Amino acid sequence: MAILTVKNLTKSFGGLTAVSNVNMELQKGELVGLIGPNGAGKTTFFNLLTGVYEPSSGSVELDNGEKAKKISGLKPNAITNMGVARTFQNIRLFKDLSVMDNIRIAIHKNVKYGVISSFFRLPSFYREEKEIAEEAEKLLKIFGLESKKDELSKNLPYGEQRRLEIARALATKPTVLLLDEPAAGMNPNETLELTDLIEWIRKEFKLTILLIEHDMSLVMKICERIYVLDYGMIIANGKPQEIKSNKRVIEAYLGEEVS
Ligand SMILES: Nc1ncnc2c1ncn2[C@@H]1O[C@H](COP(=O)(O)OP(=O)(O)OP(=O)(O)O)[C@@H](O)[C@H]1O
Repeated sequence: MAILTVKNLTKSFGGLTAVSNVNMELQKGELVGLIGPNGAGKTTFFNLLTGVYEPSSGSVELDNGEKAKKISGLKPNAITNMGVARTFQNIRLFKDLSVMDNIRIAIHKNVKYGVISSFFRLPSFYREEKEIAEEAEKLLKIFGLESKKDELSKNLPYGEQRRLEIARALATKPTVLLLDEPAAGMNPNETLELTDLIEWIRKEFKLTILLIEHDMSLVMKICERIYVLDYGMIIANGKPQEIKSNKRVIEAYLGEEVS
């Protein structure tokens, strides 16, 4: 079953068409890569999926099992609430908040307090707060950040900030997770650990994952399918082995190694 269906998606900025007539289907539970040379339109595509930009034309539909709903054109918050979460190429944490509070805020978005119970601090309010704290700690543990929970997020080393951003995205309870260059700036060891972690959370949280990544070792190791974007257009879609030897893909990278 396709959980995300993209039809003829296009985004133009003045005379430049950054995303051009893109079609894509993500099946429930798939882990799919989106690759392409610099400036190919990958991040713009994510911005269209998450409501940062409105498409010039085309549509995005999300089907969580009940009925497909159009999400293109909705505000980012609405799309997150429907189950699509993301991370950013340039990390966007709440830098002056603690690690724990970064997660807590994301969980809060999913909790509907009664106004009365929170205003009067009724027992149900404290019960919910306790549950949120427990859930946040569980996530921090998975991401190896439990000992850092009281630190300001801006003080974490780079690799840990990247992990925290993924944990925060998971705290919104997504069905579809979009990762924009999760391994950017990581050393080979951190990248290897992250690769395993992504595969693990996919199964554990029953996610469908689409990831943009320049690190081909990560992409080739965990992606079941790969889409290749070049000048805003999908030029190939297939299994890692097919993509590696695809002539158009090799040409698009102009000698950049796809290994
Ligand atoms: N807000 C904008 N206004 C004008 N042009 C934009 C805007 N956002 C992106 N572009 C242009 O659209 C094209 C695609 O950019 P995009 O950032 O989506 O590529 P990318 O594949 O993510 O690149 P990279 O791998 O370097 O991150 C580029 O030519 C870029 O300059």
